[in-house]
Amino acid sequence: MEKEVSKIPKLTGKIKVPGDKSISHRAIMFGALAWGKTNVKGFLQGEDCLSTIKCFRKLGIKIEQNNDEVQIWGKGLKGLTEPQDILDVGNSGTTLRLISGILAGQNFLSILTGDNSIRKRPMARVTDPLRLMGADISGRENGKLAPLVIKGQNLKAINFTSPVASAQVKSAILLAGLYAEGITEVNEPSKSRNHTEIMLKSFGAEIDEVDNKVRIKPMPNLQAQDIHVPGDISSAAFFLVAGAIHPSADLLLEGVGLNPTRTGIIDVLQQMGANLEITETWTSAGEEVGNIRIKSSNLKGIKFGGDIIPRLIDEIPVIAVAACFASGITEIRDAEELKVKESNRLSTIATELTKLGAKIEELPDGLRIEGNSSLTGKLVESYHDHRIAMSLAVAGIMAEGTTVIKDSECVDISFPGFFEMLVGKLD
Ligand SMILES: O=C(O)C1=C[C@@H](OP(=O)(O)O)[C@@H](O)[C@H](O)C1
Ligand SMILES: C=C(OP(=O)(O)O)C(=O)O
Repeated sequence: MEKEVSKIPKLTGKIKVPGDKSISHRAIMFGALAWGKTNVKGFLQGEDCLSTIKCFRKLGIKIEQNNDEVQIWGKGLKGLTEPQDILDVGNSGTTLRLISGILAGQNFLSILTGDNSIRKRPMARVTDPLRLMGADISGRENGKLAPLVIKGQNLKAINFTSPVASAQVKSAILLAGLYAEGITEVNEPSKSRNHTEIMLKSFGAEIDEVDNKVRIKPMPNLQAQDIHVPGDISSAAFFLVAGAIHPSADLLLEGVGLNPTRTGIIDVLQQMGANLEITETWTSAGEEVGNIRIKSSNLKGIKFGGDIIPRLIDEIPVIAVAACFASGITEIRDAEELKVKESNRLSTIATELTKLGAKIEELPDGLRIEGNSSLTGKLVESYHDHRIAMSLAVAGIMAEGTTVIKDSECVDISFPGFFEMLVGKLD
């Protein structure tokens, strides 16, 4: 489906973005592994999280979903049953990598696959450490690519230093660690999002985090919990950037997750000079949450890289859009992980923004963007990548003429209702 976006006079009002994708996946998974009924509110009804529900239903778990409320009747750590069919994770890397850690410790066989994009994404980063724990996993190119076949085994703990800062890798190993003999330890080069650690602790797991190191003990059982999922800061990011670059904007984003491992976008926008304020904060199930006000801003280009990258990994395409409207140069480094997301996001965002008239150069590990651009609407590709489609829509409300985004339905992966919300703010 093609979506047309054009300039808007004003961007004002209150916004409540849908639930956090990372937390919604984990609520389903950990609820399935706990004893008793887990109630989830604010669940993200995006296709990725619906894929997680489908997989756990195939693993024998009763799950009822009504809009953003979900009930999961968990059957304990050993309560999953052998699926009668292939588990399809759709477009979701988080589902595939985290579920692999869980399935490695079961006493049955599972086969996992996903869409065209998922079957190109690197899986050795989880299959290698899981094999070190004793997992029996095969897959295309010797387990580097899905489909994967996992034959559950008795696992042993490992002390693993991950070459990449990835919450999916860390979480897969920690989940396998729940089933392993001994204490499992994961070290990573920079700290990635810690939703697994926070939520597993609330389910009763013995897990401790010190800087970039996490340790987990095997457990006999986890206890069901009530979980209120905060708004997804990665979805809020599109409105934060839109508000900052639009000349007549004043938006209040309510109930957004502000876990410090996710707030790199706020740090970067503030460094760029954004008129951004956190107006209220509170805590829900160990996660920081708050309201954010963003107003029209005069942004300036900045350079960033290193430890901040995992804290804003999914926001880089829309930060590139912000950089087009800043004064001066923005340089983003150490972001090679973007090459192995739903699309190669360094090249897809650079290619499509260039079509609109942006001055953007792809670097081996990032992007260099010259600001003060004037963009003109064109036909652009989303590459079926939700974050590329939404970033181009934000560029589209600032461009002269009409921007037409191809395969725009992919926004449903993480943000159903995105265009309606954006259009609802257009008056
Ligand atoms: O654990 C998670 O929920 C996620 C971790 C990140 O991926 P990596 O672990 O591959 O960096 C992120 O890009 C993805 O959107 C969600
Ligand atoms: C990379 C993403 O998700 P996943 O890895 O779960 O497909 C994303 O949502 O931007």
